[in-house]
Amino acid sequence: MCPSPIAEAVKIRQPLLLKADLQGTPFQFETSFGVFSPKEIDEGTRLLLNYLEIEEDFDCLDLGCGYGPIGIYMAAKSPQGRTLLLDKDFVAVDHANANIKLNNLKNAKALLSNGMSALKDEKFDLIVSNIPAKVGNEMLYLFLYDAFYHLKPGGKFVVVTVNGLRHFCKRTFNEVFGNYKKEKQGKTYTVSSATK
Ligand SMILES: C[S@@+](CC[C@H](N)C(=O)[O-])C[C@H]1O[C@@H](n2cnc3c(N)ncnc32)[C@H](O)[C@@H]1O
Repeated sequence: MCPSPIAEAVKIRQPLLLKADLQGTPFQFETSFGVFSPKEIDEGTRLLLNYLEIEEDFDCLDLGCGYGPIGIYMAAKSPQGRTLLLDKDFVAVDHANANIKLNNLKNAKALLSNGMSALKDEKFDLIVSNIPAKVGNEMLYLFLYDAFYHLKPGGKFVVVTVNGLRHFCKRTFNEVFGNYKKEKQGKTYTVSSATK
Protein backbone atom coordinates (compact mmCIF):
# COMPACT_ATOMS: atom_id res chain seq x y z
CA MET A 1 0.00 0.00 0.00
CA CYS A 2 1.20 3.52 -0.83
CA PRO A 3 2.10 5.62 2.26
CA SER A 4 -0.23 8.61 2.63
CA PRO A 5 1.27 11.99 1.69
CA ILE A 6 0.35 13.34 5.13
CA ALA A 7 2.21 10.52 6.91
CA GLU A 8 5.24 11.19 4.69
CA ALA A 9 5.07 14.94 5.38
CA VAL A 10 4.93 14.33 9.14
CA LYS A 11 7.96 12.04 8.86
CA ILE A 12 9.91 14.75 7.02
CA ARG A 13 9.23 17.26 9.83
CA GLN A 14 10.48 14.92 12.55
CA PRO A 15 13.97 15.70 13.85
CA LEU A 16 16.69 13.15 13.13
CA LEU A 17 19.49 12.43 15.59
CA LEU A 18 22.93 12.27 14.04
CA LYS A 19 25.82 10.99 16.17
CA ALA A 20 29.19 11.90 14.71
CA ASP A 21 32.83 11.72 15.61
CA LEU A 22 34.58 14.93 14.56
CA GLN A 23 38.38 14.72 14.67
CA GLY A 24 38.18 12.15 17.48
CA THR A 25 35.55 13.93 19.59
CA PRO A 26 31.97 12.61 19.76
CA PHE A 27 29.08 15.01 19.06
CA GLN A 28 25.32 14.68 18.58
CA PHE A 29 23.22 16.75 16.22
CA GLU A 30 19.49 17.18 15.84
CA THR A 31 18.75 17.75 12.14
CA SER A 32 15.80 17.42 9.77
CA PHE A 33 15.16 17.08 6.05
CA GLY A 34 15.43 20.47 4.38
CA VAL A 35 18.67 21.53 6.07
CA PHE A 36 22.03 20.81 4.45
CA SER A 37 23.31 17.20 4.73
CA PRO A 38 20.88 16.10 7.48
CA LYS A 39 21.82 12.41 7.64
CA GLU A 40 25.61 12.60 7.71
CA ILE A 41 28.38 15.12 8.17
CA ASP A 42 29.16 16.53 4.72
CA GLU A 43 32.41 15.34 3.11
CA GLY A 44 33.54 18.95 2.55
CA THR A 45 32.86 19.78 6.21
CA ARG A 46 34.94 16.81 7.36
CA LEU A 47 37.79 17.81 5.03
CA LEU A 48 37.71 21.40 6.33
CA LEU A 49 37.94 20.35 10.00
CA ASN A 50 41.39 18.85 9.32
CA TYR A 51 42.76 22.32 8.56
CA LEU A 52 41.49 24.27 11.57
CA GLU A 53 44.06 25.27 14.16
CA ILE A 54 42.06 26.37 17.19
CA GLU A 55 43.47 27.83 20.42
CA GLU A 56 41.49 27.44 23.67
CA ASP A 57 40.69 31.17 23.87
CA PHE A 58 39.82 31.77 20.21
CA ASP A 59 36.72 33.73 19.24
CA CYS A 60 35.29 31.89 16.23
CA LEU A 61 32.62 32.46 13.59
CA ASP A 62 30.87 29.84 11.45
CA LEU A 63 29.28 31.49 8.40
CA GLY A 64 26.45 29.40 6.91
CA CYS A 65 26.31 27.10 9.94
CA GLY A 66 23.47 24.77 8.91
CA TYR A 67 22.65 22.62 11.96
CA GLY A 68 26.02 23.62 13.38
CA PRO A 69 28.73 20.93 12.98
CA ILE A 70 31.60 23.36 12.28
CA GLY A 71 30.64 26.04 14.81
CA ILE A 72 29.92 23.47 17.52
CA TYR A 73 33.25 21.76 16.87
CA MET A 74 35.04 25.15 17.12
CA ALA A 75 33.17 26.08 20.33
CA ALA A 76 34.18 22.76 21.91
CA LYS A 77 37.83 23.37 21.00
CA SER A 78 37.88 26.97 22.27
CA PRO A 79 36.12 26.80 25.67
CA GLN A 80 37.59 30.13 26.83
CA GLY A 81 36.49 31.97 23.68
CA ARG A 82 33.12 32.76 22.16
CA THR A 83 31.72 31.18 19.00
CA LEU A 84 28.96 32.63 16.83
CA LEU A 85 27.12 30.63 14.20
CA LEU A 86 25.19 32.40 11.41
CA ASP A 87 22.74 31.15 8.82
CA LYS A 88 20.03 32.76 6.70
CA ASP A 89 17.75 29.72 7.18
CA PHE A 90 15.75 29.93 10.42
CA VAL A 91 15.25 26.14 10.56
CA ALA A 92 19.04 25.69 10.46
CA VAL A 93 19.48 28.35 13.18
CA ASP A 94 16.89 26.60 15.40
CA HIS A 95 18.71 23.28 14.99
CA ALA A 96 22.09 24.91 15.63
CA ASN A 97 20.85 26.47 18.91
CA ALA A 98 19.32 23.13 19.96
CA ASN A 99 22.62 21.41 19.13
CA ILE A 100 24.67 23.89 21.16
CA LYS A 101 22.57 22.82 24.18
CA LEU A 102 22.64 19.14 23.23
CA ASN A 103 26.45 19.25 23.28
CA ASN A 104 26.51 21.17 26.59
CA LEU A 105 28.26 24.24 25.22
CA LYS A 106 27.86 27.55 27.04
CA ASN A 107 30.14 29.64 24.82
CA ALA A 108 28.21 29.55 21.54
CA LYS A 109 25.10 31.06 19.98
CA ALA A 110 23.43 30.80 16.56
CA LEU A 111 21.81 33.82 14.91
CA LEU A 112 19.67 34.35 11.84
CA SER A 113 21.77 36.37 9.41
CA ASN A 114 22.14 37.01 5.71
CA GLY A 115 25.92 36.80 5.34
CA MET A 116 27.39 38.64 8.35
CA SER A 117 24.65 41.29 8.46
CA ALA A 118 23.66 40.34 12.04
CA LEU A 119 27.14 41.27 13.32
CA LYS A 120 28.01 44.68 14.74
CA ASP A 121 31.67 45.27 15.48
CA GLU A 122 32.66 41.83 16.75
CA LYS A 123 36.14 40.59 15.80
CA PHE A 124 37.22 36.95 15.53
CA ASP A 125 40.43 34.92 15.52
CA LEU A 126 38.97 32.40 13.10
CA ILE A 127 36.18 32.70 10.52
CA VAL A 128 35.20 29.48 8.80
CA SER A 129 32.67 28.54 6.14
CA ASN A 130 31.55 25.57 4.13
CA ILE A 131 30.62 27.96 1.34
CA PRO A 132 27.11 27.40 -0.05
CA ALA A 133 27.52 26.01 -3.57
CA LYS A 134 24.95 28.32 -5.17
CA VAL A 135 26.04 31.51 -3.44
CA GLY A 136 27.08 33.54 -6.52
CA ASN A 137 30.20 35.65 -6.99
CA GLU A 138 28.72 38.90 -5.61
CA MET A 139 27.75 37.27 -2.31
CA LEU A 140 31.13 35.52 -2.15
CA TYR A 141 32.89 38.87 -2.51
CA LEU A 142 30.72 40.24 0.28
CA PHE A 143 31.62 37.25 2.51
CA LEU A 144 35.30 37.94 1.83
CA TYR A 145 35.21 41.66 2.56
CA ASP A 146 33.09 41.08 5.68
CA ALA A 147 35.47 38.31 6.84
CA PHE A 148 38.42 40.67 6.42
CA TYR A 149 36.61 43.36 8.44
CA HIS A 150 35.55 40.99 11.24
CA LEU A 151 38.94 39.29 11.70
CA LYS A 152 41.42 40.39 14.35
CA PRO A 153 44.90 41.18 13.01
CA GLY A 154 46.55 37.79 12.42
CA GLY A 155 43.12 36.13 12.25
CA LYS A 156 42.42 33.44 9.66
CA PHE A 157 39.62 32.85 7.15
CA VAL A 158 39.26 29.19 6.13
CA VAL A 159 36.73 27.91 3.61
CA VAL A 160 35.85 24.72 1.83
CA THR A 161 34.41 25.01 -1.67
CA VAL A 162 33.70 22.75 -4.58
CA ASN A 163 36.87 22.51 -6.71
CA GLY A 164 35.25 24.65 -9.41
CA LEU A 165 35.54 27.71 -7.15
CA ARG A 166 39.23 27.33 -6.29
CA HIS A 167 40.53 29.73 -8.96
CA PHE A 168 37.97 32.33 -7.90
CA CYS A 169 39.12 31.87 -4.28
CA LYS A 170 42.79 32.21 -5.18
CA ARG A 171 42.19 35.44 -7.11
CA THR A 172 39.81 37.09 -4.66
CA PHE A 173 41.66 36.03 -1.46
CA ASN A 174 44.80 37.61 -2.92
CA GLU A 175 42.84 40.70 -3.87
CA VAL A 176 41.17 41.21 -0.46
CA PHE A 177 43.73 39.70 1.99
CA GLY A 178 46.93 40.01 -0.07
CA ASN A 179 47.58 36.30 0.45
CA TYR A 180 46.13 32.87 -0.32
CA LYS A 181 46.95 29.34 0.78
CA LYS A 182 45.56 26.18 -0.80
CA GLU A 183 45.41 23.94 2.25
CA LYS A 184 44.16 20.89 0.38
CA GLN A 185 42.60 19.97 -2.92
CA GLY A 186 40.62 16.74 -2.75
CA LYS A 187 38.64 14.96 -5.45
CA THR A 188 35.60 17.22 -5.05
CA TYR A 189 36.49 19.92 -2.52
CA THR A 190 39.25 22.46 -1.95
CA VAL A 191 40.14 24.00 1.41
CA SER A 192 41.49 27.55 1.05
CA SER A 193 42.69 30.02 3.66
CA ALA A 194 43.91 33.59 4.02
CA THR A 195 45.37 35.48 6.97
CA LYS A 196 44.68 39.11 7.91
C1 LIG B 1 27.13 24.06 2.34
S1 LIG B 1 25.99 24.42 3.64
C2 LIG B 1 27.03 24.17 5.08
C3 LIG B 1 26.24 23.94 6.34
C4 LIG B 1 27.09 23.58 7.57
N1 LIG B 1 28.10 24.58 7.82
C5 LIG B 1 27.74 22.21 7.41
O1 LIG B 1 28.98 22.20 7.29
O2 LIG B 1 27.03 21.21 7.41
C6 LIG B 1 25.85 26.18 3.49
C7 LIG B 1 24.92 26.88 4.46
O3 LIG B 1 24.98 28.28 4.17
C8 LIG B 1 23.70 28.84 4.34
N2 LIG B 1 23.64 30.07 3.53
C9 LIG B 1 23.46 30.19 2.19
N3 LIG B 1 23.48 31.48 1.82
C10 LIG B 1 23.68 32.20 2.96
C11 LIG B 1 23.76 33.59 3.25
N4 LIG B 1 23.66 34.50 2.30
N5 LIG B 1 23.95 33.96 4.53
C12 LIG B 1 24.04 33.04 5.53
N6 LIG B 1 23.96 31.72 5.32
C13 LIG B 1 23.78 31.30 4.06
C14 LIG B 1 22.73 27.75 3.90
O4 LIG B 1 21.46 27.94 4.47
C15 LIG B 1 23.45 26.48 4.39
O5 LIG B 1 22.99 26.12 5.67
